[in-house]
Parts: sequence; C-alpha cells; structure tokens
Amino acid sequence: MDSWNAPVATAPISATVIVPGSKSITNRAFVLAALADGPSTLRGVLRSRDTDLMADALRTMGAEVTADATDPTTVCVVPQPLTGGHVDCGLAGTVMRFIPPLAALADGAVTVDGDEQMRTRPVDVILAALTDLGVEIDGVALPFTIAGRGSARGGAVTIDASASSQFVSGLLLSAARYDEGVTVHHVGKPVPSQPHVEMTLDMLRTAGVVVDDSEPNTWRVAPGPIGAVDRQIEPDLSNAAAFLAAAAATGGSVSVPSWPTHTTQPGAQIVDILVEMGATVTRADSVLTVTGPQTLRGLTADLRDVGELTPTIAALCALAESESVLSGIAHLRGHETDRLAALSTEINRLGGRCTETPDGLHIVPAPLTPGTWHAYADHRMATAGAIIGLRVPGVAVDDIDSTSKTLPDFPAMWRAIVDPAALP
Ligand SMILES: O=C(O)C1=C[C@@H](OP(=O)(O)O)[C@@H](O)[C@H](O)C1
Ligand SMILES: C=C(OP(=O)(O)O)C(=O)O
Repeated sequence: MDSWNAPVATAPISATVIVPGSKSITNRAFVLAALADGPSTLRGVLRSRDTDLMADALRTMGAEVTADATDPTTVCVVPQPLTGGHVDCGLAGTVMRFIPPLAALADGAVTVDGDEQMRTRPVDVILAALTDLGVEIDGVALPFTIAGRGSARGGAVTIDASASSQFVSGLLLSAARYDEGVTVHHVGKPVPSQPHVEMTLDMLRTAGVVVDDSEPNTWRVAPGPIGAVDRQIEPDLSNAAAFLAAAAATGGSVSVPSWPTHTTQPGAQIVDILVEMGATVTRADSVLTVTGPQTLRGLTADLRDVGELTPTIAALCALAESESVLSGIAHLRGHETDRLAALSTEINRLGGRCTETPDGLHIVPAPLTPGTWHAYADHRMATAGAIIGLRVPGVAVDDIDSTSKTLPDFPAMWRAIVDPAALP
C-alpha cells in the first residue's frame, strides 16, 4: 500500500464542504427498515465500507436493499422473511453489534465474521445478553454463529455496557420484534457515547416503537411493529469534524451546509470543543461555519460522550500552544484500534509529547517533525494524520484508504479544501 503525502496548508483554508450522510443513522435506519412493517425509503444514505457491509448483511439475510439507479444515496428497503446466511462485518462495530439481535429473528443459522483486527473488538457482552434472552449462539468472539429460529422470546437482561454503547443500541434496535420485547439494564462504569443511545431511542420512537427510558440505565422496548419510514439522513457530523478541524488548525474558515438544528449525533459537540480551543462559530440558515484562531489553545475535557471525535481532537491538541488533558475515553482501547496507544505512539513518532493516562491522553506542546503517521486501518487515525500534516510538512499517512470505512472520497475532498487550484 502506497503512503499518502498529506497536503500542507500554505495559507488559511477557506472552503465549503458537502458532508455525506451519517454512518450511525444510516446503519440504524437499515436495521429498522429491514424489520419494518413495509417498504422504507432512505435518502442521503452514507455509501462507505461500513454502510455497504450493513446493506450486504441484510441482503444476505433476505431483505431487499436497492439503491436508486441514478442516485446511489437513495435506498429502498423492502423487508422480507429473514433467513440464515454469512455476514461479513469488516471492521464495523455497528454491523458486529447490531446484526446478532436481528439474526436471532432469522429462520436459519447466521454466521458472522470480520477483519482480523475486528477479532479483538469486544462483542462478548451482547452475545451473552442474547443467550440470556433465549437465543442459541456458538462462539463468544468472531467468528460466531447465531441459531436463528424465526422468533425470539426476549425479556429482561442485565449487562455491563461500559465497553461500548453499541451493546445497548444493538439490543434495543431489534427488541420490538421479540415476543416479550426487551428490557436492558446496565450495571458498571458509565455507558460511553450516550448520545448514540439517544439516537437509537429517537429512531425507534420515529418508527412508532414504544420505549421507556424513565429509569437511569434501564431501557424497556415494548413488543410491537416497527413502522416503515421515508427518512432524510443528516450529514455525518463526526466526519464533518475533521474538515472543521482544518479551519481550526490553519486559522481559516470551513462551512458545512445542512448542519442539523436538532440532532442526536455526538459529532455536533465538535463545535463547542473548537470554540473552547479558540475558534469562532457562526450559523446562517443551515450553514455552519468555523473560523480558526490565530493561536490554538489546548483542551481539558471529558470526551466519554463523544469518544469517536478523539482522534480529530487529539490531532488539534498536538498542534496547540498549551497542554491538553483528554479523559473519560478508556473504552477507545476497544475501537478500530487501541486509539489511546495509536495516538500517543504516532504523535510521539513525529516528535510530539503525548502520554496515555488510565482513561485518556495528556498532550504537551512540542515542535513536530516530518515522518510517517500510521493509521492502523483506522479511518479516524488516518484523518488525524491529515490534520497534523496541514501544519507539519513531510507527514505521510501509511494507509489513507482506511478512510473508506466511513468516507471513501476523503483524499479528494481533503485535497480540494487544501489546494483547490490543483483540482482537475
Ligand atoms: O452506535 C453508534 O453508531 C456508535 C457508537 C459509538 O461506539 P462506542 O460506544 O463503542 O464508542 C461510536 O464510537 C461509534 O463510532 C458509533
Ligand atoms: C468507533 C467507531 O466505529 P465503529 O462503529 O466501528 O465502532 C468510529 O467510527 O469512530
């Protein structure tokens, strides 16, 4: 694989970026549509490795998932009786954690496997929960097999979801189709990425599912139909964050149209974080614009709710003029790669000063030097390298293609904002 020379910003970046649909909303919408009481139309769907894997998984299990011939981001999903099959989850946490509860409703065995690197990402909690709910499963890690029986009993289950909010979301998304519904009770350290759980609840309610979340750490989904929807998917705000960070890093301005007024996406919180680091933000109609400061400040923040923003934020912290303490993100050790180890190794490789703490990172200003930035097959590590490369000449990202996990056009989009004159 060829390494990619990160383009250097020779002037403050000034750009407008059209950001494709949200990975998290797309993959939830796919699951709900496959379980719904009629055909759904999803518009503004993200087309990327993670979302195409989800579409393939549902097709394998019998659902009709068809992209519009002229607009691949408009997808029609027609539910069909679910059957067994083989599912590849790649490196997509949403596929590995959202498919097993749905597979329990299939008539036949569903085997699930994924990338080599996926085998170390936690999945045992959701498999144990399904076993408690009466589902027969062979395996506690990838590859595993769910013995779908065409229906599942459901009931109440207690889990420790501190390693991933996706354990909760996965169980809730299919829960209405279980005979007794499903009640999930969490015990243990706090559930990370709470906005992603809110996103699940919000999308279930939009589909007419009755969910009770009135007790802390307990979610009750009543049995019943899941309504078909015609849904416009919001831009992916965590992907948008990398482009807004380019404005923050270079003292430039980046605008993102169609920024939602209300959203459950944790990526929206990048705006407050960039303001904390010295940026200014304006909004005109639906266009959000971030303008970077002359001097980027370090950040002290608990990122538990917004863990997936960490690589983007850490890249900015490595460029900042004061120290940063990022906490609440021990669970990132189970993301696409151990992100705390990866970020500290790569920042230090370029001459930076970053140390891992038990639940985060401590980053101290230091001049950065040229070198190779390793992505570890992690899309957000790759974009973090690109952000640092804006300000540090000679940074090469070893695997920029890993960005295809959620944003296949990233290299061209990045080139377009840094060096618009070079466009064909
Ligand atoms: O439900 C979702 O769509 C996601 C939940 C979060 O996972 P964790 O709770 O495992 O961090 C987030 O990091 C991931 O990118 C997407
Ligand atoms: C943690 C992430 O992804 P996944 O859905 O694979 O968990 C992410 O996109 O930052």
